[in-house]
Amino acid sequence: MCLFSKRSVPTLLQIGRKKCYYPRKCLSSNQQKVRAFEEIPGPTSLPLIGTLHLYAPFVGRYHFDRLHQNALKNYNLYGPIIREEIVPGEHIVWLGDPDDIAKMFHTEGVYPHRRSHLTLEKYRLDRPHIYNSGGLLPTNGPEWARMRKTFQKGLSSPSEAISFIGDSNDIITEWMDTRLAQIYKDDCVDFLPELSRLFLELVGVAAFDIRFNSFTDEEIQPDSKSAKLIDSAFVSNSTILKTDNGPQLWRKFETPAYRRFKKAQEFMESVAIDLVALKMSTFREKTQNSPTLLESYIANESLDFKDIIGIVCDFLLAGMDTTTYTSGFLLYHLATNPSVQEKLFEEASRLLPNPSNSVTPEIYNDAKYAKCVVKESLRLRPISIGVGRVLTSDVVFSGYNVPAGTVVVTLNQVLSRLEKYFPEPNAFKPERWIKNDPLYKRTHPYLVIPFGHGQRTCIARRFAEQNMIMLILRLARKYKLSWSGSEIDSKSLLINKPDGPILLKWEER
Ligand code: HEM
Repeated sequence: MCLFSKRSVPTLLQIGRKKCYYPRKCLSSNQQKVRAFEEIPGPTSLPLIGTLHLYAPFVGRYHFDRLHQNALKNYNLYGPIIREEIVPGEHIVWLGDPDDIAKMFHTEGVYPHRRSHLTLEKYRLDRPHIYNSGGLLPTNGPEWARMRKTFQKGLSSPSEAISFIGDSNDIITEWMDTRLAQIYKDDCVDFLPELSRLFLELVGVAAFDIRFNSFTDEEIQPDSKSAKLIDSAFVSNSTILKTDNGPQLWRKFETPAYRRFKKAQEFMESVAIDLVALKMSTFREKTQNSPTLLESYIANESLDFKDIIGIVCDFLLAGMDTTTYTSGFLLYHLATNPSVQEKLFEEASRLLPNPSNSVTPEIYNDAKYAKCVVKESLRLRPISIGVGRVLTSDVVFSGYNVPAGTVVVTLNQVLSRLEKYFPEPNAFKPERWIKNDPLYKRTHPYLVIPFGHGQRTCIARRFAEQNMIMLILRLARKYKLSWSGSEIDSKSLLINKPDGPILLKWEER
């Protein structure tokens, strides 16, 4: 059975009791003398410019848009813990030992602190007439906990995610019958924009209870509302990494990157305001149907209009590109691994006797191989280099003291491709997640955590997984895929994007 459906990471309680996933190793490291923070190895930082010179175009050994390649170089050069000072005075500690990663989550406390989406926070705090806070993504502390507790109701658990299955089915069917049917014969079409339309609809119906109709001829046009929304999410996500790192001049004046970000956010926000206001004006609390997610937010007296605008924009920002890019990688892996595709087809044919059948909750629960296919794709192509936290207390990692307030980032994208953890690490083998399969090997639970972990884990993990699993079941049932592009790697924006077009050949079965 696949580990995917289970809670594959020990609970904080278990970790707390054992203190460490490999207790013997921790015992010996506890007995060693703790070394100073300054002794952590890493690239040399120069006065005034930190390690920025190492990122210089053409001559630098690192590239801001290839974080996984930089991280692998550092891991090989310096070992499993690395200290880097990209901007003088601002340290990042990279964690490449899974026991240290477990410890990072174990010590994160009741308010896990993440330092990200800084421009989003500024943008929203500058507009108190529209937002109550920076929103879920950048906010920390008790205000984050208040929002998280409220907004995850109706979305986060597997049983709550199942409530979206009917809408998701309808949208996937419509996408296959319209967009896919129109373009599948042309193997020169990049599939990524088509996936963006699909995931705009899937996220949109969950966040706003409406369809953007982005598969229609009208909405395909570049100046349509849906095209502009997709673009706004892309522009925002791709400026955030640059503005989060570096000297943050945007705090003093509007840099070109901040201006692009602001314009994109203004558009997203205007759509959100219109749609939520419309929903509120027609909302009747007592209906016979069970409330949708948005209705439950509107009915919740602890939330106001401004809270809701913040969260629906967060969903668009965090939900569309993540699932689009992950599905792009997923289709790439399927198209380049015909034997995996055949096994998936066998499962899909058993579960969906007719290609036009819908995926029901029972079928979804039974789609064991499809779940392992998604998990394996996320091992090879996680959405980010790892998970970041700001330490809320001093912690000893790999024998070094790391003080409270330091930004630490895990190196899961590197670790999940190391031979010492995964035999044939670059091969796409969903069987490695199937218990009783000869390829199955028990792995450290903190090596593959594409949705993060702990209380701050992705709020929509189950919903996202469900949509991707449904999509590949439906596609594999109807089509045989092959790859007509060149090899792809990932490019680090805020999240990892395929660095080339998703070019597929589709053959109807
Ligand atoms: C393949 C799809 C996705 C992946 C791999 C993914 C991954 C992640 C990761 C790694 C985090 C940070 C977790 C942590 O810090 O421990 C996160 C947070 C978040 N994700 Fe996702 N995500 C995906 C899809 C979605 C979707 C579809 C939505 C919304 C509809 C969403 C909304 C969010 C939000 C709002 C947060 C911030 C949660 C918080 O700080 O409390 N994500 N996601």
